[in-house]
Amino acid sequence: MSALRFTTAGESHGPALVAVLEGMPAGLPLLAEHVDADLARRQQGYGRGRRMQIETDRVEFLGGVRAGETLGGPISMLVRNADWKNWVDVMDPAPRESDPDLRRRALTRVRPGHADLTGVLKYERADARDILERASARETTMRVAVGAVCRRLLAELGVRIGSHVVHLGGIDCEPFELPADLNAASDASPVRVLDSAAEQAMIARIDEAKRAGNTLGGIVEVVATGLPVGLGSHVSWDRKLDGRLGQAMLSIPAVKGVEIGLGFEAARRSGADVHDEIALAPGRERAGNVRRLTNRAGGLEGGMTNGEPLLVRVAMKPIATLMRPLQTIDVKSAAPAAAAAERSDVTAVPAMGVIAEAMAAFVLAQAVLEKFGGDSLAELTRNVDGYLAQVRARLPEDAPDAAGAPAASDPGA
Ligand SMILES: Cc1cc2nc3c(=O)[nH]c(=O)nc-3n(C[C@H](O)[C@H](O)[C@H](O)COP(=O)(O)O)c2cc1C
Ligand SMILES: C=C(O[C@@H]1CC(C(=O)O)=C[C@@H](OP(=O)(O)O)[C@H]1O)C(=O)O
Repeated sequence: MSALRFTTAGESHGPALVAVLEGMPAGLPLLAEHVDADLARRQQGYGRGRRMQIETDRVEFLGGVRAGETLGGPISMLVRNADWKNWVDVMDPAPRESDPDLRRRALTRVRPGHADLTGVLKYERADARDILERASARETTMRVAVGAVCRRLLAELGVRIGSHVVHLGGIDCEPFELPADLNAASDASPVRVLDSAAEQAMIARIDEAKRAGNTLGGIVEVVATGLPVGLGSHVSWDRKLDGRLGQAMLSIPAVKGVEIGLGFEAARRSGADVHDEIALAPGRERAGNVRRLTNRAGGLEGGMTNGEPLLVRVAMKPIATLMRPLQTIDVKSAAPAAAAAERSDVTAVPAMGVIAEAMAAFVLAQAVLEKFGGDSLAELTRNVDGYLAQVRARLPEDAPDAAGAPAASDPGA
């Protein structure tokens, strides 16, 4: 059993969503506003549909938190769906077979690219609403709530996680220096991009796609700094941190690819242009007083953090619901049909960054708790400090620096 685990429940148009996060130590300072800040960030982004204007996501703690601190038990969180008031009859848990509204809102013209068709076949449902209510990325609200709690734990250890959009709808962001406060910079942009020329082009592309009844995907990059060397392990397949990050990211709706560091580009280069050379670096305690002269590995070697920033890129496909619908079948009549075109997003790539941050925070918090344990935050911190002292003693702090070596932030360097 993992040291830290969570599950979520709730339908997109039901009364509320819930999450239970189990394994957080006691004594972690935690306020609703810590979670609400990330929930609000997830709701931002140019190109989202009307649903995001209806919702104002706010967490309610149902258990596990008292007087602003975690208690060490399961943390139970609830976020209400404001839109539920428009779906009370349709989503009623009691049977209402004769209700005309229920039939009117049935979805039978299954959408290519969504879970609709395979879901109705597999779960023996007549109405794809029974599938989409749970397949909907509304569920990522609770992942972000869970991620916000994990982020609080990681912050206590000096770990920070941010993200930004590097591609949207065919437009690339130019290479840049990452700012010290990545989220302060990316959250200030309507598409969470650091390059203002690309930002304008992306907004124009989203407007164009909307006019055409089309949708767009893109790529986000997650960056985690301050990680101690040695989270994860090389010894077994299911303890490798790159594998665990990959699973977590690919579980997000619409994610179709994950890259660590150079990712696919590494396969195209020779070894001399891929592997990061190593130098002594006095004072870099968390990395064991060493550094990589480049960071093409994206902070992971052998399934373990190496003390450099973690760089994970996530590719999101375009939204499945098109206002100019694709060809499909009606599962009720078995006739050819145009796919259902309900209210929908044109793109959700900016939100994807926030969701991917949350999944990274969960996996990293899990790795931290597996390595260091502790029933209280104080115990965890003592264990981390003891480990860092051990690592620091291996390569002395007063060793000479590798003079003139470049900084290790750009994965493409
Ligand atoms: C934040 C976010 C918002 C999304 N919004 C929509 C949407 O409005 N309409 C839609 O059809 N799909 C939307 N999707 C994508 C679907 O949830 C996803 O494509 C579907 O669940 C099928 O899963 P798959 O793409 O992983 O195969 C969204 C995904 C995310 C992450
Ligand atoms: C509700 C959210 O995203 C939804 C994800 C989604 C889908 O099919 O994945 C479809 C849309 O739902 P609706 O039909 O209610 O507009 C999005 O709005 C959210 O992100 O909170």
